[in-house]
Amino acid sequence: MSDVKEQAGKLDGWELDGEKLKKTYRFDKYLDGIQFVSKLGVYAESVQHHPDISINHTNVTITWTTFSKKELTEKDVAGAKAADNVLKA
Ligand SMILES: C[C@H](O)[C@H](O)[C@H]1CNC2=NC(N)=NC(=O)C2=N1
Repeated sequence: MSDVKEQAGKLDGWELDGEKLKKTYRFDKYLDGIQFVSKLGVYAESVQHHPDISINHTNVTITWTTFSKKELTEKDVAGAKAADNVLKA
C-alpha cells in the first residue's frame, strides 16, 4: 500500500474508497453544516485544492481526491485533517 493510503487509513472517521477519502459530518442544525462548508471552502481556496461536498439537510459529506492526477495524494490527506480542524475551530 502507498504511503499516502497508509496515512489516509489512520485518519479518524475517514473512509478510504479507492482513490477517494470520504467522511460524513452530522450537525444538529442545518446552518451549522452550512457554516462548516463555508469555512472549509475558505481553506480549499487558500490551498487551491477543493473537495466534493454534498449537503443533505444536516449531514455534510466531504470527499477528497486529486482529480488532476486521478489518485489520492498528500493534499487529500491534508484536506481531511483540515476539515477535522475546521470543525474544532
Ligand atoms: C489550477 C488548480 O490549482 C487546479 O485546477 C486544482 C484546483 N483544485 C483541485 N482540487 C482537487 N481536489 N484536485 C485537483 O486536482 C485540483 N486542481
